[in-house]
Amino acid sequence: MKIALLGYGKMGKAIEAIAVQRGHEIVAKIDLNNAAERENLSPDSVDVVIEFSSPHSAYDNLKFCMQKGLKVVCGTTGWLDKRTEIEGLATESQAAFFYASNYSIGVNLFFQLNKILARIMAPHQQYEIFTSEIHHTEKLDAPSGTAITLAEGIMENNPAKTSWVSNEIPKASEIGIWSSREGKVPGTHAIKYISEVDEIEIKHTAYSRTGFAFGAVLAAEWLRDKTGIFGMEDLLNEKAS
Ligand SMILES: NC(=O)C1=CN([C@@H]2O[C@H](COP(=O)(O)OP(=O)(O)OC[C@H]3O[C@@H](n4cnc5c(N)ncnc54)[C@H](OP(=O)(O)O)[C@@H]3O)[C@@H](O)[C@H]2O)C=CC1
Ligand SMILES: O=C(O)C1=N[C@H](C(=O)O)C[C@H](O)C1
Repeated sequence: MKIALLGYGKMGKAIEAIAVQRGHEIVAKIDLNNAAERENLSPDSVDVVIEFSSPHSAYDNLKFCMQKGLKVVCGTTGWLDKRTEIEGLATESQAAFFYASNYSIGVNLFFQLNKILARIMAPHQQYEIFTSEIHHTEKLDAPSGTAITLAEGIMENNPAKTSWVSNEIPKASEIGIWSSREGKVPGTHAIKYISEVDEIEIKHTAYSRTGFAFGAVLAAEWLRDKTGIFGMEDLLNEKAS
């Protein structure tokens, strides 16, 4: 399969390594230095574009790709206020758009565990909920996209929680997300339920970027023959059935 990498930083390079191992051809590697090469991407020359750029560039890249009718796997975080618009463009132009805040299979299992735990804990209001995420110091956005997805999973399953706040003491109806930036940490997410007498904690620790990159290549392989809007649940549900 012909893959174009839109964004060729830490993730672009990790994705390249996995894609080549799996027999795919990288037909473009685009970063800020050669951003104009984006103009050459077309459905005739590229099967799937994998977009891991920056919170500031993703919307413009995705708009461009959707208008061209390309198939895109996107992992960039911090731009999702414009997600509905991008999904609308994908539908209009019969393109394909696959988004996940985290492509790691382990994190997607952790998302499911988080929802189950939230449902079990919802009647037990003596437990306060704390979420935390730790990432490397080059990360541009906070909270992480993954932490936001985790907070959304709690809100879907606990009616007492209706919004989240970042790095501030939460009100009773809010979930507090605490972000810290340390060294080269690839990504660590935890949820704690704390009462006066005990605590319950679930945690996912990525050891490297390989898990994210593997999931993104898997998503590209899965998307190749599809049009529409998809996420990891679609891919994992199909693989499990
Ligand atoms: N969903 C997931 O599983 C994961 C998501 N991420 C997210 O992916 C994004 C990228 O992460 P990471 O690779 O670590 O970041 P890096 O900063 O290492 O890489 C970003 C790359 O994007 C390039 N870039 C910036 N603007 C443009 C543009 N307009 N056109 C093309 N390329 C551009 C940069 O170019 P240059 O080098 O020239 O500046 C750089 O090559 C982040 O939002 C991060 O949160 C990260 C890991 C997993
Ligand atoms: O920027 C990163 O590195 C990561 N970003 C994603 C996020 O914001 O959740 C996924 C992963 O945790 C690594």
